[in-house]
Amino acid sequence: MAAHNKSRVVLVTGAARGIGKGIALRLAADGHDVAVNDIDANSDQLKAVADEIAGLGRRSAVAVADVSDPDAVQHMVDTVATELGRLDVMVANAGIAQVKPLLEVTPEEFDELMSINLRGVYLCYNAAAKQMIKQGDGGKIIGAASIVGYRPFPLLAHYSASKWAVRGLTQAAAMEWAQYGITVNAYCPGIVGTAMWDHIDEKLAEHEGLRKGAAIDKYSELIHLGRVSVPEDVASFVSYLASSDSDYMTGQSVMIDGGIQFS
Ligand SMILES: NC(=O)C1=CN([C@@H]2O[C@H](COP(=O)(O)OP(=O)(O)OC[C@H]3O[C@@H](n4cnc5c(N)ncnc54)[C@H](O)[C@@H]3O)[C@@H](O)[C@H]2O)C=CC1
Ligand SMILES: CC(=O)C(C)=O
Repeated sequence: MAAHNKSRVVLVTGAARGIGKGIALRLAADGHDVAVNDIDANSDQLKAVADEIAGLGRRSAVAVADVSDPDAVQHMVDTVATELGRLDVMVANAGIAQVKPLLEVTPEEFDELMSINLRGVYLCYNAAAKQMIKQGDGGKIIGAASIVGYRPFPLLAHYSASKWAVRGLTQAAAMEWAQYGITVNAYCPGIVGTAMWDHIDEKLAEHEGLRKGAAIDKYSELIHLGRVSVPEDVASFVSYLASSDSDYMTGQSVMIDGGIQFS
């Protein structure tokens, strides 16, 4: 590791699989100690990720918590600070998708999605910032937005709105916490081949009368670089956001989408 990229203590939420797992393993390979979070239902997969981190020679901790629960989020951050000594980088990655025409989205579904994708990010940002302010030497807070936080996809209205809100929260937090040496940025993936896109593909196919796999094929035609993304594409960018190389960047939500959306 280059001298200016010191080893940090990182926490990644939603890290049992997909993009979160990719980020956790990349940051461990970068030389950081990485705590991982997910919900109870995925705790076996989560422990396997922690074992992989240990296999890379880094310390890890497992913090099972629902990011929409304020007490659980506070306990998660306290656990990481106790087990790994501090918290330098928070990656608020956990999220869910629901695919429906806006006219059919119920208030309960709207609240459920926002409780994880927006409230969960707000809770993780705040708990991490308080811990970093207590430590007194800054930190890096990183959130999961999406290209649909710039331009919604059809049938992903409230999901898109949640990611749009993450961009706003990221800008506001960056303004308020710069005085503490904390930078706040977000990544905006495009179409990443994870369980989330398997679900989106299945639901889009139902709504649009397509065969399984046809929706992801259709949306993939938008990708100028010509292939669906993998978690490692996103993790490479998060590696930069977690490193000292990004010290002069804050409040940004950056597209890492193979060239779908051009701002
Ligand atoms: N897959 C894609 O194409 C894109 C994904 N994103 C965002 O990237 C992030 C990761 O997405 P994927 O890895 O694709 O999804 P995924 O569904 O494969 O993984 C998400 C993980 O978050 C966990 N999670 C869900 N609710 C949680 C909660 N309340 N508390 C703690 N953990 C929870 C899940 O158990 C799962 O392990 C999400 O925020 C998603 O919205 C953004 C743009 C594109
Ligand atoms: C899941 C998601 O955010 C996209 C853009 O597909």
